[in-house]
This record gives sequence, C-alpha cells and structure tokens, in this order.
Amino acid sequence: MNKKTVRDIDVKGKRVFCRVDFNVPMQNGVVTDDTRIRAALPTIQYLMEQGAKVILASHLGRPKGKVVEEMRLNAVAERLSELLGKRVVKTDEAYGDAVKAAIAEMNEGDVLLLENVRFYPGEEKNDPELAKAFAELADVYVNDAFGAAHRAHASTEGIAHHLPAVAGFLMEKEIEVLGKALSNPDRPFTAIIGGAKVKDKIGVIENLLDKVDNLIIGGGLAYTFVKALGHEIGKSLLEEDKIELAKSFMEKAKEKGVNFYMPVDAVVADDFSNDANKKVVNIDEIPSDWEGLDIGPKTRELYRDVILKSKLVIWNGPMGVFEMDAFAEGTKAVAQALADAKDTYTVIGGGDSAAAVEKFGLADKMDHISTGGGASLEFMEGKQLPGVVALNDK
Ligand SMILES: Nc1ncnc2c1ncn2[C@@H]1O[C@H](COP(=O)(O)OP(=O)(O)OP(=O)(O)O)[C@@H](O)[C@H]1O
Ligand SMILES: O=C(O)[C@H](O)COP(=O)(O)O
Repeated sequence: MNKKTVRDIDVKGKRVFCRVDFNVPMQNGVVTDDTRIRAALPTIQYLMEQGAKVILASHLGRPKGKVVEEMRLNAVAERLSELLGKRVVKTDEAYGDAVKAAIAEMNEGDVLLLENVRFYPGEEKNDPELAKAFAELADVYVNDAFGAAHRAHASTEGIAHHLPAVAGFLMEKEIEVLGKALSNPDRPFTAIIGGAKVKDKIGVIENLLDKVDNLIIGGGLAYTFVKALGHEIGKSLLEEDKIELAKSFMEKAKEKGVNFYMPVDAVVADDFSNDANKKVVNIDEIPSDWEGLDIGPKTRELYRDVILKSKLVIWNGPMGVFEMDAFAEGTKAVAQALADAKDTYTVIGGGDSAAAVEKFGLADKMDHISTGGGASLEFMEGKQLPGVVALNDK
C-alpha cells in the first residue's frame, strides 16, 4: 500500500482521532456480533502501547443526521471496555467543548469513544466545518474504518485534510489482501458472485472479467443469465432489463478466455418460504409456477471442483436464500469447499457471504473475511475509496 500507516508516525503523547467502523448489529441495547470491534483491536492496542490518547469515532446505523437513542454507542463502549480490559470513556457528543474537556482529562494510553458521528447532518454531507471541528480534537488522524472507506464523509475523508492522516492495521490489511488479489493474483483465480440482483454486481463482474480465470455465478442473479441463454425460469428472480447485459458478460468471458460457470441445476420451490414444497430440476426444466431458490446438487459438485483447483478465490454473495435452512445447502457447500481447499487463499467479500460463513461455523477456516460489505464491493469494482485516497502518501 502506498499510504502511510500508524507505523510511519510518532504518536507518543499525541491525541489521535481514530475512525473505526463499529457499525455492529445490536438487539435490545446489546452488541450481538462484535467482529468489527475485535477487528479494530490491533490498531487501538498499538496506539495505547505507543502512549497515544486514543479518541475513537464511528457511525452506527443510518440515523440521518439526528439523535436516535437506540443508535447511541454506549453498548459498543461497554463491549470495547471488556475486550480491552480497560475502561473506555464514552462521550454523549462527537465534538465541542464537553468533548474537549473529556479529552483534556485523558492520560497516555487512555481510550475514549465519541458519540455516533452520524447524529450530525454534516457527517454524511462531508461538511468542512464539521471536519474542522473533529480535527480540532486531535493532533493526528488514523483511519481504520475499511467498512466505511467508500463513503466520503466528514470523519472518513474531510478530516484527513486537516491533520497528518494515516491508515490503521485493519485498513492496511484489507487494502493489501484485496489489492493483491486484483493486481497480482495467484492463479487459477476464481471469483464467485452471488446475491440477489445483477444490478448490484454489474461493476464487479465487469472488472473481474478482466482479471479472473474462472467466474462462478449463483444466487438470485443467476436466473437472469439462465433466461439470457433462452431457458424458462418460472417465477425465479428476473431483471428483464439486464438480459442483454448478461449476454454481453457471457460473450466477454468467451473472448477473454474466462471460464464462465452457471448453475446446471436448481432447487425450486412453489413458494418463497422455508416449508414450501421443493424439488431439484435441471436448469432448463424450471416449471412455470416454481422459483429457483438455491443451486442444485450437481452445481454444488461442479463449483466445489473449481474451488479446489484454484489458488485464489474471492466470494461475494450467497448461492441461494441461505437465511432459510431449506435453501442454504448451496451456500453451505461453497463455504465448505472453501474451508476444505487447503492450498487456496480464500477471501470473503463481506456482507452476506461473511454472515453465511459465520452461520456455518466456518469463519476460522477462511484466510481473509473482509469487514466491509459495500466497501469491498466497490474495491472489487476497481473504484478508488475516498477514505483511503485522502490519507498521506508514503
Ligand atoms: N435464488 C434466490 N432468489 C431470491 N433471493 C435470493 C436467491 N439467492 C440469494 N438470494 C438472496 O440474496 C440476498 C443477498 O443478496 P445481496 O446482493 O445483498 O448479497 P451480498 O452482496 O452478499 O450482500 P451485501 O450487500 O450485504 O454485501 C440474500 O438475502 C439471499 O436470500
Ligand atoms: O456496514 C457497512 O457496510 C458500513 O458500516 C457502511 O455503512 P453504510 O452503508 O450505512 O454507509
């Protein structure tokens, strides 16, 4: 990575504004998945050890510029205190005199968590005044919020123009792993793209077709491709206006010598529910009143084979409606194949695929699970992430 990191600066005794992505799931005021908090610990602990005064900032949810009580970061501060084994002070605001007073009380190695930065309308507008108000709190800016790096907001981008600005360890790792995959991949390089809609994956498929050896398609978006081949897909998900695009992707794959893998069979159901009637059919035999909700057993075998023969696999998007047990087999089979592929570097592109790997208890078998959903998708599209661009070059 050509950006400076926390290793490149001296933070002893300095106030460090460290943007993290603590946008974690919560239920009844309790953090239900602390993955993102744990992922930021190496940077936080390093800053503490170096004698910095660590001021953490994060968003939680989408409060749209207003205070939403359930989106306060108090429960996050509690969980972080437990993980660090040290009390984390939490302020009720994210800038201003009360916050400055709390920071003035900090000793070297102390940690303070600001209130949800999205309680202020200026955050998402990247308001220069808010960016300045954040910058006034600190001497140095560290961005470790890979998950929010695709957002040009006051705490992810604006502030970087006012202070020495460097990346944290999580940011560095995410950019290095995904960056290497896209610029200098070990081959055969396979991308598995699933999820609901073609529309959300156009940029990724386009960019990856220039880089991969194998492209595997699954999930709801596969049916638009099946339709593009001239098969009936019953009530399966279809994006009529993307049929031509799907055809062009398949042609481009052929031109580029990319092996393009599509489902050869599907699990179809007579209703979108876990206890619907279901059966396995060949992909060109989907009955008109049924819908495809998962890849079938032959497809699972085919995809497993390709995965096991790959040196690098990037996976984004489930193979079926994995939230329902009846249609989780395809997604599970892909996760299991990745877990079994010992000589393969496996990268999970965040979001639902990361949730699926967790659900199947296979997370620790993967080489890298991105903490970014949208951010990793945009990175895979080949886009520059504003939160990274704004950091100081090496
Ligand atoms: N055959 C299908 N029919 C309908 N929905 C499907 C099908 N296969 C997968 N899905 C749904 O697609 C959703 C995931 O799609 P999405 O495009 O959001 O994935 P993702 O890119 O992994 O998510 P994220 O945006 O969180 O990274 C899941 O909720 C899943 O139930
Ligand atoms: O959960 C995420 O993907 C990040 O925290 C970004 O959240 P956002 O989509 O609300 O900007």
